[in-house]
Amino acid sequence: MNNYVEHAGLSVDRHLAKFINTEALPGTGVDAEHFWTALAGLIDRFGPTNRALLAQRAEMQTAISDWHLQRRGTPHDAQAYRAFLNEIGYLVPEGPDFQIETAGTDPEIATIPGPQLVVPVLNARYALNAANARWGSLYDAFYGTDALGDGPAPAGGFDAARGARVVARAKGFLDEAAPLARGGHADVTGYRVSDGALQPALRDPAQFVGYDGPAHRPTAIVLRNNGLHVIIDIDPAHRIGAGDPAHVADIRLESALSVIMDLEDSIAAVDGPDKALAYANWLGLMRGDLTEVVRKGGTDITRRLNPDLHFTGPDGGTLVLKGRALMLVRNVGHLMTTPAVLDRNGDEMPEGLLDAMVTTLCALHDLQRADASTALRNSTTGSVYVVKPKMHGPAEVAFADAVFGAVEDALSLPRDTVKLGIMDEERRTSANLKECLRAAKSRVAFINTGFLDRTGDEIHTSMDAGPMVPKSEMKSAAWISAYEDRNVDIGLACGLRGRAQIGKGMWAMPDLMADMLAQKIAHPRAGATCAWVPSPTAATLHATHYHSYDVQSRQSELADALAANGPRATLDELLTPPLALGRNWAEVDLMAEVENNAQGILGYVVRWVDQGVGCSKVPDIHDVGLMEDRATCRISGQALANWLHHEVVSRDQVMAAMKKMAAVVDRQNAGDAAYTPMSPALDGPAFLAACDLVFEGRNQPSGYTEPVLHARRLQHKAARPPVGWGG
Ligand SMILES: CC(=O)SCCNC(=O)CCNC(=O)[C@H](O)C(C)(C)COP(=O)(O)OP(=O)(O)OC[C@H]1O[C@@H](n2cnc3c(N)ncnc32)[C@H](O)[C@@H]1OP(=O)(O)O
Ligand SMILES: O=CC(=O)O
Ligand SMILES: [Mg+2]
Repeated sequence: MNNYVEHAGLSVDRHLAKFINTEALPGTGVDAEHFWTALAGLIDRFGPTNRALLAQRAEMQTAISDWHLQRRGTPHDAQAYRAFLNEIGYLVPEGPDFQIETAGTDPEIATIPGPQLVVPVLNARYALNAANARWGSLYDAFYGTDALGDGPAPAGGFDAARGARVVARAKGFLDEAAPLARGGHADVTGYRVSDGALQPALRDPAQFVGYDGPAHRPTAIVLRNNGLHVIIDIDPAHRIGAGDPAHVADIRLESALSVIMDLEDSIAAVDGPDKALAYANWLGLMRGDLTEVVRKGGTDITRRLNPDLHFTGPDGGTLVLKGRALMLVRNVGHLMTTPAVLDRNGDEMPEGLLDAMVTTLCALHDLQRADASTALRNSTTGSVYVVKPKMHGPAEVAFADAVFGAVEDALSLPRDTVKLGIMDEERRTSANLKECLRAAKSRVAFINTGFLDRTGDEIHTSMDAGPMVPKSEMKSAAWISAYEDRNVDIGLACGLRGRAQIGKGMWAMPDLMADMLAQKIAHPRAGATCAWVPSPTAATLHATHYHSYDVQSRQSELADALAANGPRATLDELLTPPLALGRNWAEVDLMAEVENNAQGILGYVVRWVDQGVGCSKVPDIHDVGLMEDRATCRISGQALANWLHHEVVSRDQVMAAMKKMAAVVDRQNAGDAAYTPMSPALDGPAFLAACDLVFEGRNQPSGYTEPVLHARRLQHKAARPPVGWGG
């Protein structure tokens, strides 16, 4: 059966066409003919440049590899290297100082530092949970994780002793975030509001911003610190509140200020039906009507977007707090084409162009709400937030800027409605960050150090320079601190303060919350206004960091230091490849490193290829569950490809590790009825994909995993079309 229908000379997958024509377009004022003609125009106008930009990536990579090959065995010469990168246009001349001009960003982007959650948009259950993760229970976060430092939550009934430690710790947090004039929150025997002030009094009475219920016996108290709200829930009938001297039932934190609905590295979307599903979830979030039935404790509940929260202000007025995280959408990068739409020549269209057009179209539903104060509104400033990943240098950013300009024209939106989040996650972008910002200076809404992809690109770009340090040592390599510091310094110098986010990367160990609490404070301390977390619980715990650290003051200090002393890191430091020079490999536990990488790749890839799951928690060889997505997979694949290329390990050794770890991964998934074991046959598309990523890793464009994963997933789908696929 032909799965395509024709629109404006394009062949459009029938699921996608149906979704656009019957769900996305109605209510926007854009008619189908106009939409498809505009899409065809976008392909004609931008397709050739897209291809040219990719060809330029490949040419530069070949030149860089040749340069290293010619210098094999000689020490790294930073000056000569920089001159060479200038010559081939990898480094572009830096222009005069400037300030970004982005206007109309929501407060969550412009002025309130806080956690940023990321979620695979294909999973409606998680996506709704993520949008609602604006508010999270601190009691639950401490009780249900290892955050208190004494192991994960116990199975079975309520552990009263643990509960008491949770309450003590949470009230300790209150003492730091909103201290009382006298005594601690644990000593309070009752909160009340008297003459517009909280009793007992706060050290800074202005931190009290609202309450619910009667003033003499409130059911909730709202406090504010560093722009973030904290709600003390009071309920004498509640299991916890009943036993609490002040009847405090919970302490709720404003947690995920923003959330990235991800169409990129955490999902597996390889064709029209997949793309239509992903877009449908984004549309539901933008229309405010996405729902999902979730089974919990034997009962079905319908999960939907939470409404805003209403309180009484100290002066008797109304305080409205947003009930949902500000939603951003991550599009795919410039690399892939998609069979969801074939152009007039029958060729797959660039996937990034399709994402640009469709995700903006879906967001029209949010922009066009009749009443800006309508509940469930996403952007209160009339903006659409698109995160653009994996761009290489200023020309590619300028390209994205032009594409969104054309999309705005096609959808009759004012110029710069679409705000752009620039992932600083490819080496050519880091090295030319100031010019990348200039290329999108009127729409840039964030720069974020996506250190995971960035590490993959670091290995791939310098593949021929020599063997790289083991993955675990990457975080202490010279380039990475230069990368993190330069990102903040350049962001501050280009005026992102008060207009756009300076963001930091993902905490990729979702179960290690005590470690996250200890370590991730480094992000606000570094001057970042947001940093990525993998789950709502992590968002709540990471929020505490923004209470203890005033990022805006920190940014002022850093800006002053920058003005006085110049940038903290040099370009040469950034461009120093993390080579394992003079390493005695016999002293390195090579097989442990190889097996760890193999396990991560296989554990991730088998669910991607066989089940279409784009983000998984996969145990490493020490049994720590790691968040694996395409970026972490890129690192592991490139790390092994690099060691193979430089004969640090042999093909036989790596293959032996792949086979051994395939059996381990099979055992780890034994409880999953939908799982197909890779062993002993080892001839299915999942195992073959993992092998391709390693043994063909050196030949993958920029070391990306997408081409291999898409091809093998399509192979899997062709062999077992899902039920109803043809309908
Ligand atoms: C390099 C990069 O690009 S990083 C960006 C891409 N990465 C991500 O987006 C990570 C997103 N995180 C995830 O997908 C998941 O947290 C995983 C895969 C890491 C772990 O998932 P699981 O093993 O299912 O988590 P776990 O069993 O601990 O928790 C499940 C619960 O947490 C919720 N949850 C977990 N992660 C998220 C999330 N990111 N957003 C919203 N809810 C989430 C689920 O909804 C579920 O709760 P529910 O039963 O009420 O629906
Ligand atoms: O996208 C994030 C990354 O670290 O890569
Ligand atoms: Mg990335």
